[in-house]
Amino acid sequence: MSSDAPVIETNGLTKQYGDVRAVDSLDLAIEAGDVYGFLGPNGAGKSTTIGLLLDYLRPTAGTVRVFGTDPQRDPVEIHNRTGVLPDRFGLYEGRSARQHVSFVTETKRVDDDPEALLDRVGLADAIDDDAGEFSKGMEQRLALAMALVGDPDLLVLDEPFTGLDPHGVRRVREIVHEENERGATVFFSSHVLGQVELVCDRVGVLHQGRLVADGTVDELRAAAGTDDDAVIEDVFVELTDARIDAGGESQ
Ligand SMILES: Nc1ncnc2c1ncn2[C@@H]1O[C@H](COP(=O)(O)OP(=O)(O)OP(=O)(O)O)[C@@H](O)[C@H]1O
Repeated sequence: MSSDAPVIETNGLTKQYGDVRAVDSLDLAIEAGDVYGFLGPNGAGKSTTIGLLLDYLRPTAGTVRVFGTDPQRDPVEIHNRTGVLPDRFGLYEGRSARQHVSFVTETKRVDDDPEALLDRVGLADAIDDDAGEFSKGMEQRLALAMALVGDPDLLVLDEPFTGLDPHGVRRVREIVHEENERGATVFFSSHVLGQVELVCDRVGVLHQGRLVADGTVDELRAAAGTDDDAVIEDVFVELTDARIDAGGESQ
């Protein structure tokens, strides 16, 4: 990939499930060093898009490039350079947090210290505890530690704030900043709109599979016709409500 090519690029990306067009003609360009927030109501197509970026799913039409590579042609190259926090993940009962992180360091063939990573996500006191008995928030922290293994060039985080207490939310925000300072590009989906405003350079709003806005939070305010001091929740509701009122679904 040339240095100025986008880290993530989609053109006309479409995924159809029967009658449902989960992702509809999506054009995205996420540049190196961006922290990009991918927002949308429930069922908008965010997780499907992430699945298409990582070759967990195959598109019905359109193209995807990650680091200039087609995920269908070389998923391993992409996975080696990407840390992923999926929307659904399973942990192994009877295995400790340390064992989970060690599994990823071994798979990625890196020598990161599991203790340091678990400390970073606030699990220092639970390093050798059975991950099968973790609370939702602890599971989320562990999955984030696993995503951070190997200092990935790209972090793809699907709803990273889910299940976290305020300390956890702040920790994730700090980690996103730190990773970005290190040089990582960050792409994350979220419903926690206040947090998005605090961490993102750019935001895309997806609605019924289509990108209805893409830009800085200020640009989105202008597109939505909301006041300069409108919080991002107002902007989001304005951008997605117009379409819901026009006959789309609302959840
Ligand atoms: N395997 C599947 N088979 C059929 N329909 C699916 C499948 N996966 C997703 N969909 C549909 O595609 C649409 C987009 O779903 P997706 O999970 O990508 O949305 P999302 O924006 O991530 O939602 P949420 O915020 O609720 O997680 C929804 O209408 C969903 O019902």
